Amino acid sequence: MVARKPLIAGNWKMNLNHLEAIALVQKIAFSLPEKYYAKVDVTVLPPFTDIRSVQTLVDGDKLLLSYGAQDLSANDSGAYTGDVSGPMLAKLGCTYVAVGHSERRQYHAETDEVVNKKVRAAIKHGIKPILCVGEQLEVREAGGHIEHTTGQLIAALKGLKADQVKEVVVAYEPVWAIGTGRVATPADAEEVCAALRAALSDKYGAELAEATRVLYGGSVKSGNIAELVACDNVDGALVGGASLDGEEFTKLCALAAGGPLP
Ligand SMILES: O=C[C@H](O)COP(=O)(O)O
Repeated sequence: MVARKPLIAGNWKMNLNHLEAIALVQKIAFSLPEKYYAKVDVTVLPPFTDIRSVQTLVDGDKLLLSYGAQDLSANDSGAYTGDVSGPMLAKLGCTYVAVGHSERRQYHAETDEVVNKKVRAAIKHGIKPILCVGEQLEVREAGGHIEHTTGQLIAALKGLKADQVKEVVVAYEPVWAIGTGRVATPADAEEVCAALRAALSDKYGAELAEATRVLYGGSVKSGNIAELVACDNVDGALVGGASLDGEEFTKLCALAAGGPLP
C-alpha cells in the first residue's frame, strides 16, 4: 500500500482582495512551522485577481505552501471574454486548479463534457486538476451517490491516458455538505472516497489508484479534520469557509499532519 501524503487545499471562493490575500498567506506562513510540511502538503486557491500577489509572496519568502486557481478555461487563448487560460495560470506558477466544483456546475452550467475539457487543459499546461465530484441531497437520499460520483469521475477523465490521470487529485464534495455546516460522517466520506478509488483501479489499474489522492470537502474544520483523514481512503480536504481564517486553517493543516497543534 502506497503512503499518500495528505493535501489540504483552501478554496477561498469569491472572497478576499489581493491585500487580504497577502495578509492571510503571511498568517499561515507565520503560524505553521516548516516541520509540518514534511507530513502535509498545503495549498491555497485564491481568486484570479489575487494570484500574482500570492506568487510574489510565496516566491519572495520561499514559502513551503503552494497555490493555484479555482477554475480555468478549456481554451488556451482567443475571444473568450472573462476567461483565464491554463497558459496564464502556468505562467503564474500555479500548482493546482479546481475543476468541476459544484458551484461551477450549478451557476455556470458546466457539464461533464466541459469538465473533461478543463481537466485536459490543466494537465496540458502542467497544472494538477483538483477534480471535484459530488451528489445532490436528493441523489443521496435515493441511494444513488456512488453511481453518481463514480459516473462524474469517469466522465471527467474520458479519453485520458494513465500518465495524464496520475496528475489528477480527486475531491469528493457532497453538495449537501458544502457551506451548510452539515459535514458527511467519516463513514460517508470513506464509502465514497473508497468507491472513487475502486473506479480508478478498475479503469487505470491498482497502482495508479493507490497513488492518487482523494480528498473530502464539505464543512471541514479543525474540529473534524482528524477523524476524516484517519479514514483509509481520505487523503486530505478541500476546505472552503474554514480556509479564510488563518488560525483555523493552520490548526486544520497541523491536525492533518498528525499534530500536535503549533
Ligand atoms: O471547495 C470547498 C468546498 O466547496 C467546501 O466548502 P465549505 O468548507 O465552506 O463547506
